[in-house]
Amino acid sequence: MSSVRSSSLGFPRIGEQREWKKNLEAYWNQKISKEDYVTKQKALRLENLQKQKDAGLDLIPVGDFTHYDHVLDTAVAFGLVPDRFSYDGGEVDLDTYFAIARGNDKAVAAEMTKWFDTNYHYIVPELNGREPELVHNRWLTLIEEAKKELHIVGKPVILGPVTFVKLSKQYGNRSFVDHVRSLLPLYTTVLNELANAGVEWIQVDEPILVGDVSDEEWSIIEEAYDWFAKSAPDAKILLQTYFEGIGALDRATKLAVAGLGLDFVYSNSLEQLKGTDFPKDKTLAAGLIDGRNIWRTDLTETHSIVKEILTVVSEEQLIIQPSCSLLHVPVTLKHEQKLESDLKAALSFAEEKLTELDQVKSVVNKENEPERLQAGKEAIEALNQSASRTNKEVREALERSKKEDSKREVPANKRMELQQEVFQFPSLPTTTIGSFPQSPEVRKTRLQWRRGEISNEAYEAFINAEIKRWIDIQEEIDLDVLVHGEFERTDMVEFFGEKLGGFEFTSNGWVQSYGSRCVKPPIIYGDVYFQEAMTVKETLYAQSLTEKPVKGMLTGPVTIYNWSFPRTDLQPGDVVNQIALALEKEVLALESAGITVIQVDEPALREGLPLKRSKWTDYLNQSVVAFQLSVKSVQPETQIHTHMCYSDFQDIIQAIDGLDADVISIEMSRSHGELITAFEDYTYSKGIGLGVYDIHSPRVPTEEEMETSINRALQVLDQRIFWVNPDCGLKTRKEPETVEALKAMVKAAKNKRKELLVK
Ligand SMILES: Nc1nc2c(c(=O)[nH]1)N[C@@H](CNc1ccc(C(=O)N[C@@H](CCC(=O)N[C@@H](CCC(=O)N[C@@H](CCC(=O)O)C(=O)O)C(=O)O)C(=O)O)cc1)CN2
Ligand code: MET
Ligand SMILES: [Zn+2]
Repeated sequence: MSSVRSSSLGFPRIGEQREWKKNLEAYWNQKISKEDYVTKQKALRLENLQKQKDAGLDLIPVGDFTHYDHVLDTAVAFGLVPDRFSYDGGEVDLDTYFAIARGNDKAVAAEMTKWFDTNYHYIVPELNGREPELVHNRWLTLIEEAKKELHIVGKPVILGPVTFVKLSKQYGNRSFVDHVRSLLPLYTTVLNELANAGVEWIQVDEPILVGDVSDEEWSIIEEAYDWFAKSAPDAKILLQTYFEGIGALDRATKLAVAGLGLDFVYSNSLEQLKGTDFPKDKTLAAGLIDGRNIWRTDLTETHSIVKEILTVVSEEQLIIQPSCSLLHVPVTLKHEQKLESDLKAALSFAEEKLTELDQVKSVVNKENEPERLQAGKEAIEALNQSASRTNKEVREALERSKKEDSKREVPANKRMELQQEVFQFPSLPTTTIGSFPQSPEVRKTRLQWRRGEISNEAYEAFINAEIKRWIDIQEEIDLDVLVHGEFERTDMVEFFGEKLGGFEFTSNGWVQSYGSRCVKPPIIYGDVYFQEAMTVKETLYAQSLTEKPVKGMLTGPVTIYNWSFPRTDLQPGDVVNQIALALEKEVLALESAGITVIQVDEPALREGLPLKRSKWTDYLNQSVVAFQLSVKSVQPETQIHTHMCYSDFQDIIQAIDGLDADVISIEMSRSHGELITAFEDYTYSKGIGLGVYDIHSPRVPTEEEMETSINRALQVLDQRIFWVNPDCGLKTRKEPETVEALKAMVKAAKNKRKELLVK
């Protein structure tokens, strides 16, 4: 009897207790040897595979595990190492690999940016250097390892050539299409070697297909997969997409591949499929379990969807799977002891998602009764009925806000005059983005406090001492607008999640953000409301120590939403505005306590931009309104700052302007200055700081380098609006390098000020 099979697109790398991160950092800090490191990561890699096997998966993804990032893995497999890393062929060694990702004393790191609309960041390949060649078929190595060690015939997961080139930069003299063509023979070798090694399916990811695909892109996709069909006829390619639907599904079904993977959770793929003549000789891999949010699935509904899909394709044509790689959700619920039971019952992390998948599969294949699928539905219904889901006051305030104007009353240019009278800043004022190093001592003390090993008073005294030390350091460096340093915060979103009503937080729900860095996104499960002042105490303490303004520091509504796991029973816009209204109360609390500069960070605004352009306007309008709501009631003299990082901003400059913040700081150095061009044809007239140094690298930039950045910015921005600041917060840096870099930054600003006076 034929049956439906199950598959998955990727598994979290980090391990149940973030072993992956610990191994990496131990190696980087020279606490363990290279052999030791490699052995430990291998154990984790195999454990992850074993878990997926035990969960009953028919097709187990292999090759998604990495030492840092899967896009970088693809680049180095093809020997695409930027020239500045002095590499001359052969398999790229681990230390060169890490140098590309993190920079070293000789060379700056490669750019890092958002992976589609997620909080995962990849390393951007640079294509203007060497000719690509296949220097290591890493997929083959990993497939052989899985076979040898665990008797698993895995499904290799490969980033496809068109998406790979599209995510790269610095094309040099070659066009986009020619870069893809130069890679095709190399991919062919990879595919043939894998087919010869006996793998059945090969998953080739082309997620760019879910965006706005140009004619040129479609043609090269068609050309590439035609090429593979001819040059690697034994390779059974499953062309995988995720995060959205494919606009031109008809066209995609005609590609020369054996299978097509579609996301049924974040798109209307089901409707589209019903309107398509899906070929009888192709496999459909249907993404049915939400791979990027943590809610349990109503499997009765999934079952009905499968039944509908089976009216279009046959059972042997169908594979069921999560909607995307499980990289974006935490590993397991089993260590969550503190969650309220109604909530916990309605959650599902990576391991649980695979169990859910196996349950639907067994019912679809008639090995189990459909009653088996009731539990998830009941858990979600119980959560929906819990009192915490709705708060009448919040709902009323939300409705009122929809009828009011969200903008500040006094226009920006007028506010700028009023503010300059109050603050009397020098030209090119200097500031930082908010956080200072979260030293091991800070983290350790917080852990002790959380475990009840030290008292609230002792913890508070420790945080205050740290604030004071850093206010002194900032005074000494002579920055113009100071910050308290965010020492009391674990993470900028988790912190507010813990303090606002309507959020829950996990003990161990870590998700990789970039490299070894992880985040613990809070869960938005009820209506969001302000409970008590969240940041006033630390900010006021810092302000009491200095005559200079201390910036209040809040995370904005869009970022809190995008970096949390949101409830799905309300419209996103309503949830974001609930957060905005709660934050407004904090903004006003800071202002009435005498804080005159307040920064509301929106680093995630760009990343949440929908993958299809047709959805941009709604998203951007909604985001702008939410931001405005959170700050609209302050006095015109109160200076509102905002901050953004990690993305391409060219596309959204207008929306950024629309936020109507008095000052914005944007990351620029990590992206090697490309943002500048956006201001060549857009007149920006509010305060703006384009980051003058990359904060992700331990490397300390020189005064001259920063002066160069300032000069470059002043070619397109008026000196009267320009601020000097680093790319982003400094929490991941160590103290000595931070102090040194900031000293150099302030010197660079002062040199430039002098020069401007002379002119
Ligand atoms: N949510 C979010 N997304 C973001 C960013 C961000 O800041 N927040 N920034 C951008 C880049 N992403 C980043 C993501 C994470 C980190 C980061 O530093 N993460 C920390 C974890 C932060 C944290 O919550 N730390 C806890 C400590 C938890 C911990 O590890 N405790 C140790 C013990 C502590 C010790 O002894 O060292 C343990 O339990 O074993 C705390 O400070 O309290 C890390 O991975 O190291 C930085 C940037 C984009 N996306
Ligand atoms: N205020 C925050 C910080 O300095 C902004 C970070 S944006 C990822 O860490
Ligand atoms: Zn930032």
